[in-house]
Amino acid sequence: MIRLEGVTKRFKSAAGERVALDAIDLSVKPGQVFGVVGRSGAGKSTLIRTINLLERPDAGRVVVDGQNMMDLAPAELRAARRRIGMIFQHFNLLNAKTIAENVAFPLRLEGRSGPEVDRRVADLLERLGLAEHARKHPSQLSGGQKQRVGIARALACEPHVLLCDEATSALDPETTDEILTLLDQLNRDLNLTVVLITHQMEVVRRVCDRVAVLKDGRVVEEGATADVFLHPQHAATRAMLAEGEEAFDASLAPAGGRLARLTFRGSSTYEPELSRVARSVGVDYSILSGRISRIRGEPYGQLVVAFTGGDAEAAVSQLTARGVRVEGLGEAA
Ligand SMILES: Nc1ncnc2c1ncn2[C@@H]1O[C@H](COP(=O)(O)OP(=O)(O)OP(=O)(O)O)[C@@H](O)[C@H]1O
Repeated sequence: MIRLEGVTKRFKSAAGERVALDAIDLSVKPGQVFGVVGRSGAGKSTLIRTINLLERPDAGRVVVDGQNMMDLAPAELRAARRRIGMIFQHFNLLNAKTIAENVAFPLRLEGRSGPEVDRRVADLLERLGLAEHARKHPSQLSGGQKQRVGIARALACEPHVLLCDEATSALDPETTDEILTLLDQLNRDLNLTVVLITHQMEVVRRVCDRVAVLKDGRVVEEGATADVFLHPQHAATRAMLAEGEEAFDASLAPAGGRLARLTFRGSSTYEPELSRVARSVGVDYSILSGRISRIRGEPYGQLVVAFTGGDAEAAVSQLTARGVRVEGLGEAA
């Protein structure tokens, strides 16, 4: 439903030309929540803005719902954009208008008026828990409430796609959680396709089905969120995931121990597979680092262990046979 093919964008400035997007290929399926992560300057904002052509690529194709956005005449482009909602880091609300007027705004731009608009606005405010704030102005609301108004406005024209430009970056962790839960619900209830850009890996972990990692205007890694998080292939992805995590210290491992990273997914996360296998083959293990969490709702556990005092090979093959992914990390010095 969304396909970027060879999308390239250059910016010229006094300092010279800068390639913000370098032949990007991406494909987002209907109903997916697709995340694009990257550091500052990677090209995330430029990328998301090419989807509704707020930023027109210098080369490539942007196909949404089978239409090449680049081929549309101005009136057609305006109509296509109404089917693509967008929310922003700083909400971009009209401060002089009430909450209800903000939500009604895109409907009025579409030429709609009267009770139909009032009904639609009331429905949206109700759905987003904002009914009691209809007559207030944005300055009277908290950040999370303002973002909910942004979402209500983005949904006014019943879009198929919602673009989220760092939508939670200005919010505290609790409010971020609330907005992510809401996006998750809207994705499921309305089968809304969501594309979000963020520099927060936690956001991707919580809500995205797939993720692309952007670096210097290129996609360096792309895949199902769980695969990318548990088995990152590119150094840029590993570096972003390692932030805030303590790396395991191999020097603490017992000398001669066989180091391995074990990944448990789904229900096996909570099974005592490791101790069963260790008992059955007669090895000992020390846990050097560990984490149990969820990716897009699916539980996973990842442990780095050192096997000692027995047949580590047999332990690895039994764990593998039980569906645990084992990556050898060498021998402790
Ligand atoms: N309008 C513009 N004029 C000139 N250069 C631009 C413009 N917009 C973006 N750039 C440059 O393009 C590159 C990508 O910028 P972009 O804002 O897309 O990155 P980003 O990943 O969203 O970063 P951030 O998280 O800091 O917003 C940067 O080098 C930026 O300076």
